[in-house]
Amino acid sequence: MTQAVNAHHVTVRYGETLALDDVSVEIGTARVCGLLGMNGSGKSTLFKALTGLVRPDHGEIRLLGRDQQQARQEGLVAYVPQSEAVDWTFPVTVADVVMMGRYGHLGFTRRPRRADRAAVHAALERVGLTDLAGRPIGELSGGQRKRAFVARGIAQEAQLLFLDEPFAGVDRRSEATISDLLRSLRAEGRTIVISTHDLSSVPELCDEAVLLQQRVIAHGPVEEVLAPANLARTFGVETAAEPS
Ligand SMILES: Nc1ncnc2c1ncn2[C@@H]1O[C@H](COP(=O)(O)OP(=O)(O)OP(=O)(O)O)[C@@H](O)[C@H]1O
Repeated sequence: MTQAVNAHHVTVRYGETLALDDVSVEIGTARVCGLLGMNGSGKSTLFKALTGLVRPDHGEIRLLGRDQQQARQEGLVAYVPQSEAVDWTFPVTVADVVMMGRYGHLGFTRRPRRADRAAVHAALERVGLTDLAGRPIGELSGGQRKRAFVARGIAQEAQLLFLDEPFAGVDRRSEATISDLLRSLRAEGRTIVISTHDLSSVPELCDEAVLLQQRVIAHGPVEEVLAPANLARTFGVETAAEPS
């Protein structure tokens, strides 16, 4: 069976800093996988390596049974960055952000066609942002911004979505809305990988989890990965309470 993520022996250094040390991860399709680890444990770096934004010093990556580059060119992979990594003063509307997901689909004129507008419309409806389509993205709440970026991935028709800290800075209601949305994407056969340092969101949403601390500490069913011994090793705590 095709795996959504097939990463082997991935090592990433930023100068003197070893961010990822020989990380190997395989994730099946139609799963929600939680990537867990403390601040600085390498979660964002792993996402960037998997999505081609950072070039590993070493390692092999295949996505959805394809060469990583090929999967990206086919528009099968979407990345929703951490909120801090986005310039929210950039003057674009919510609909503009979602239309960015269609760039790979636009014809040689680069002008959106009816099908592109329909895809944007459908994606906005799916995430419940139709009424805010014309608003500048910077005026949205944290949870709404996340949903706008997920809509971009939906409009792109991505089959593998990486969400960096999707629940950071969002209230419980938005968290529930985003979780429901991710479940419905999974039900369509898409694979979602979320990074988080907030363990409370993991048991309910995720089918599996990866515990990262430069290396993979544990990977498997959530309850096994969240076993006290693993948490103590990674977070230095004995319980599943929020670690940071
Ligand atoms: N562009 C960069 N240049 C130099 N060092 C970096 C860079 N990006 C990350 N690092 C370092 O690499 C390590 C891993 O960082 P990374 O952002 O991947 O961790 P993270 O688990 O996503 O953390 P957080 O939860 O705080 O976002 C950290 O020590 C960080 O300081």
